[in-house]
Amino acid sequence: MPTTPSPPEPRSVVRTLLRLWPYVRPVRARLFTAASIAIVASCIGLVIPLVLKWMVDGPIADRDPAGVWLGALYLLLLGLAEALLFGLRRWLVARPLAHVEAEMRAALYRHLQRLPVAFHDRWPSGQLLSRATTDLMLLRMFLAFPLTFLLVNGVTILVGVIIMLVQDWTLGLVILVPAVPVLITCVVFEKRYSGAARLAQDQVGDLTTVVEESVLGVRIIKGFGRHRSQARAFRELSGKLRGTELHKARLLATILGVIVTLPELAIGAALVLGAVRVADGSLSAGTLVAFLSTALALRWPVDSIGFLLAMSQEAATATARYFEVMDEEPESRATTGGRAAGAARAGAAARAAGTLGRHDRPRRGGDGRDGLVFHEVAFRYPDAPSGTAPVLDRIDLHIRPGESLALVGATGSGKTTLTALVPRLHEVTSGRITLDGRDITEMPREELRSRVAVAFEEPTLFSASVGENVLMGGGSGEADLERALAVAQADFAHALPQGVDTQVGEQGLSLSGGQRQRLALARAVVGRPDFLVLDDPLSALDVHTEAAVEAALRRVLADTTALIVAHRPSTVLLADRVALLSGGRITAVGTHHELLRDNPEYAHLMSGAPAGRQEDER
Ligand SMILES: Nc1ncnc2c1ncn2[C@@H]1O[C@H](COP(=O)(O)OP(=O)(O)OP(=O)(O)O)[C@@H](O)[C@H]1O
Repeated sequence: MPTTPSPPEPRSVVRTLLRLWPYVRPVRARLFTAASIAIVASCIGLVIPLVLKWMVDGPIADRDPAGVWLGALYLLLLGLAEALLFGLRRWLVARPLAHVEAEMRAALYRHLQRLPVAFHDRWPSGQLLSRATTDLMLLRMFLAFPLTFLLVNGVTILVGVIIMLVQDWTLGLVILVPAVPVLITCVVFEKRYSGAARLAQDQVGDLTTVVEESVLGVRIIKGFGRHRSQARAFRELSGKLRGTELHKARLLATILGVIVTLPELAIGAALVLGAVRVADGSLSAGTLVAFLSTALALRWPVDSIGFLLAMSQEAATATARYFEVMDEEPESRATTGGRAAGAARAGAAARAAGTLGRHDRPRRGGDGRDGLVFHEVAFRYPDAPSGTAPVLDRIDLHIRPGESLALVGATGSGKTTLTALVPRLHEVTSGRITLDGRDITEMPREELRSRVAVAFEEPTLFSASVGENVLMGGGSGEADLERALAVAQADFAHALPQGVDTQVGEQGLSLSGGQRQRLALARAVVGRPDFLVLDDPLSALDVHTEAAVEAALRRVLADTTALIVAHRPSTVLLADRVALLSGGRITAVGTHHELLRDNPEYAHLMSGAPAGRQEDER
């Protein structure tokens, strides 16, 4: 099972968050405008204490009711302006930030499609899902709130402190005393919280993997009565996550405690000192009111620093996790063959449209087309422990144009691995594979995959209609679809409630295993590929259906170069020749009857075939 890859060396929060700039750049004007509006709104809040001072020392001291009403009107207008500006800020950022989140998600999805199969073998799906959902949501929240408010609150605190110092510098210094311990607490908090935030987000990924596996494997879990042990495993993981979240909450509570308590004590001290000075006449009552109102207006900007820092830390972790995937190297792009790709696409499209007959196809045989050839191919999985033997070693195999070759070997001998090398789902470790004389690594993948169609033993269907699933393999319309369904003996599709428009449900699980296999086979043949790679595609069929599929396939295979992994003699008989894979090497090639006669290992595999399959069919 893939395990969570360990995180790389941590970078500073700011350096990590700066990586978001390419995505934020298109909406920077709105974000800056919104931040400026928020700063103005916040500073308007700081004007209110000055109006209060004017009212206390002026109209209230002079017992002037008209002046008091005027002051109240000013306060009302200032409050309204503050509220309207904050509302405007929110309206300005909502749409662009949803756009940033959508763009980042789309980029991640595109990148995931381009990453090699080896990457997906390595990464648990839950880790990828949590990056595409929870992490991106955290980033949107960071851009909408902490990013702006760390700036806005910073400016507000600065302006507020200046106003207080101007009102009365001794009281201002009293208020400033807690600044040093608060700053030290913030630095310590940031360090500790970053580790906890990373752990929590990774644990969310692990939990997502467990949920996904349990949902997809619900039949096995129920079938084996494993729901209790699965629930226990889930509880353990969610218990760990709960522990990490509580640790985060404790850290947050500590910083909030310091950030709230120390400034409150300073305000209390300033109140006492100010009251004494008003009593002895060295300070006006209005100044004290203004001073304390400003200090109280700064409470929220100061108090919020704790959770704004926490949210920024979580956003930095989310950014790091996002770019861990985005920094992975996608499948290498071939640099040659662009023109050939165009020609191949045009050819495939024309064939699909039925405008090219078989004789119009590029010629095989004497003109350089020599089918599918493995030249000294060796392969080892990138994550295999060092020192282990390669799965495939010095494979030399020639499948002639129009020929079909069955690949037979014991379980685990590397048949699936070998078939995966042809469409470059894995890259050969050494040696090369050629299609009609051209090295597959020199072909653009698009061309390669338009010429080679695959069907695996485990048929994967998508949440789409039957027709859409089949036409994913190429082809251009109803005629192709009908022909492919006929070849794969998948006429059952017409009997479904909405015929070929019937939705097959998640992973096609609303269909039987044999039905899914037949649709996967139809998908492989619908584009009339030049090369077919079939990994035991008939294993789930009953003998009668298998015979009918084989008869239809034989007609298709008459023109197509095919490599077919086979376990049963009936499937082997589809092929012109058979190759035996043993110990990572091709140890024999010949017709079924020749190998049956001359090769004891092959004879043993074929005679034990029905028994061998039982294990799979159970
Ligand atoms: N992603 C992977 N990473 C590492 N090793 C792998 C991976 N996939 C398969 N293997 C190993 O490669 C070997 C060949 O596996 P492969 O699936 O190709 O065998 P097979 O002949 O197709 O088996 P079967 O007949 O059971 O389908 C096995 O030892 C398997 O454990």
